Amino acid sequence: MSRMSVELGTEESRLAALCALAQQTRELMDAVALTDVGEDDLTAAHAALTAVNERLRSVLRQTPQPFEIAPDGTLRHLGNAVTGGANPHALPLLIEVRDGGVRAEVVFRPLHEGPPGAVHGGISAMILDHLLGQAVAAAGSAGMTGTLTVRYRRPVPYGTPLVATAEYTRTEGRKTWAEGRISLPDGESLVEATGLFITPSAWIGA
Ligand SMILES: CCCCC/C=C\C/C=C\C/C=C\C/C=C\CCCC(=O)SCCNC(=O)CCNC(=O)[C@H](O)C(C)(C)COP(=O)(O)OP(=O)(O)OC[C@H]1O[C@@H](n2cnc3c(N)ncnc32)[C@H](O)[C@@H]1OP(=O)(O)O
Repeated sequence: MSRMSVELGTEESRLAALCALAQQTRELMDAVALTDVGEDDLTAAHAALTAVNERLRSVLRQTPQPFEIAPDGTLRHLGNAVTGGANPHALPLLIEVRDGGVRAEVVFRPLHEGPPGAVHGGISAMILDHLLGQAVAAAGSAGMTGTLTVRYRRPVPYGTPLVATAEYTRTEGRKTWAEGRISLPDGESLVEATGLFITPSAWIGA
């Protein structure tokens, strides 16, 4: 084994530990959102978390984990707010690229509540924004969101397996459009979105 692959393995194992910590943090956030323990337990948990917080903050990066090529050759972004395994805010969404589009299974959690008993509309929009962006990237026209139009057809439940899909629709110069939706497993559409993505002039030196 080369020296480089040993170092890579070491960094990969640290990143795996970071992702495990992020997952534990998600479960902690779920527990905070739902806990009904008494004040003594809340105070004790606060003290324990203060100690953990201080330990983690003793060495801080300036930005989340970056876009990078993983050892298996795929592009990954562990710091991303939707897909990043190292970002506690991320679900994280596991996106499958397939002919003509992208697909992800998603289970929202009580933590994502907006209206009572349903998912916050901004959370649904964020998921669709990302999925549409991934669809245009998969079609070879990666860009930043210019506009996102969302139609909320039915309240989105949490705690239920749902399916999110998106497809590239068309390109004109640096502008690319995509559409997507979040649906029940039987195909009933709950939220639909269309979006315009623009490849920044800075990315292509235009
Ligand atoms: C975030 C992705 C990073 C990707 C990194 C690299 C590789 C990618 C690989 C994989 C990526 C995978 C997944 C991506 C996943 C998720 C996507 C989430 C995306 C976001 O969450 S992203 C955050 C929200 N997003 C912004 O933060 C944008 C802020 N903004 C700007 O950064 C600039 O504003 C920009 C770049 C949009 C344009 O700037 P620019 O200088 O390149 O172009 P310019 O202004 O000349 O406009 C050219 C023509 O677009 C028209 N135009 C411009 N803006 C418009 C708008 N908003 N609506 C309608 N039309 C618009 C003009 O009217 C003109 O039209 P015309 O040619 O017809 O006159």
